[in-house]
Parts: sequence; structure tokens; C-alpha cells
Amino acid sequence: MSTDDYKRAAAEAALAHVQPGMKLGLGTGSTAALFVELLGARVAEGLDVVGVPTSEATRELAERVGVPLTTLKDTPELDLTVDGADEVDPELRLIKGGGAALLREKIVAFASRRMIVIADAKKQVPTLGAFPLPIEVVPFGKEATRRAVERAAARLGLSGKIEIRRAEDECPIVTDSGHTILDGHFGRIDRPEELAAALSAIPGVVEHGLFIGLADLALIAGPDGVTTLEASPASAAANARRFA
Ligand SMILES: O=C(CO)[C@H](O)[C@H](O)COP(=O)(O)O
Repeated sequence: MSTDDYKRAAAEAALAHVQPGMKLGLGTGSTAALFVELLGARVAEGLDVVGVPTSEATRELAERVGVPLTTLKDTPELDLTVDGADEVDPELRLIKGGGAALLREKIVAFASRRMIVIADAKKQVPTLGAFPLPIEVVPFGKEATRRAVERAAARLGLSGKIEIRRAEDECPIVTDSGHTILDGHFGRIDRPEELAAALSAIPGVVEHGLFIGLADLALIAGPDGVTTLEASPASAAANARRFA
């Protein structure tokens, strides 16, 4: 089976968690796109759900395959978000943002009672950081912000280039919310919580791609089938407290 087959298997497994009447967060990326397509087929068969897309790309896809959409303005609390990830560690901490949608992805995940991550087995890692960490920054002062990120990372013993993500024409890419992405090539992030806090404290950093305490379940598809990883009871309880 190919990686795409595994992505599809993970997306199919997530469909089993969708109940009629649910308000869903719809992730971004190739794996999440497969989920949206499968969801569209179920909607065509009569499934009644509504979704909030985490990017313009997902909005366009959902419209094309017939998934009814809403907004966080009209539907500020969601039942379940299904999204992909660039890396998943054993504690269900994630790196996301390879598709530059991390800001909306995190807002939507945070507005959801549950988040299910769908991924092929290559995304499963013992320690986060081999995938460059996306950091969304305001374009104003981006070089100063890049240097501040570099210093904050160095204080945590992290080195490695921090690069402005560029399109093929060499211009900085622009996210759906009009921001720039920095990619931190840290190699290994031993203390993601500390890095997350340090990044969040930098003016100009809008959001970072460390998703900690958001995922409740990961459905990881590989040669041995789909493996289900669950968040620790403490993490699940912290997630639930968001709506208490
Ligand atoms: O975070 C993301 C987009 O911002 C994606 O979920 C992540 O990049 C995984 O994408 P794919 O399923 O294509 O491997």
C-alpha cells in the first residue's frame, strides 16, 4: 500500500467517529482533504453535519464535495475536529502547519470538544522536531521577530536555521490570514511545552505549530492497519476543562 492509501485508511477510520448532527472542524492538508471528500460522500447519502473549514483550500474543497459549511461566528463551539499533522509524538503533541494553515487550525481545534488526528505512520515520531516547526508571524518586523525566535530557541538549547518560508518565486508565502511563516529547523525538540511558551511570548509571533493538549485521539495508518493512540487521562481532562 502507498502513503496515500494509508492516509485514506486513517481518514476512513475517522468517519466512524462522526455522528449525525455534529458540528465539525475540517482540517487542512492532503490527509484532511481525503476526510472531507469521504465526508462529502456521506452527506450525499443523507448524513446531516455542518463544518468549519480551517483554510480557504478546505473551504473550496468542502463546497465542491457538498459538505455544508458554517463559521465560528455562527457556530462558536464544535463537537469534533478532524485534521492531519506533520508529526505526532507518543503524548499526542503535534507539529502542524506544513500547509501554512496552523493559525486557523489551532483556533478551530481549540473551539472543538474533541480533536482527532489522522496520519500515515511516517508522521509518528518519538520526539518532535525533525519536521521544521512552522511559526506564523506578522509581516511587519519579520526579520526582528525571526531573530527573537532564534534567541528564544537558543535559550532552550535549540539551534538550527530559522527560515522565512518562500514560494517558488522566492517571495515570502502569505497565509490565509495575511501572515508570514518562519520554519524552525530544530531537529529535536525535547521540551515542547517550554518552547511553546517562549514562542507565544514574542511580539510578532501570531501562533506556532506546536499543538499541545489539543488532540484526544490519533488514528495512524500503516502496514499493520490503523492504530489508535489516545491522549493520557490528564490531557483529556484538561481538554474537557476548556468547555467547563
Ligand atoms: O498542518 C497542516 C496544514 O497546515 C497539515 O495537517 C499537515 O501539514 C499534514 O498535511 P498532509 O496531510 O498533507 O501530510
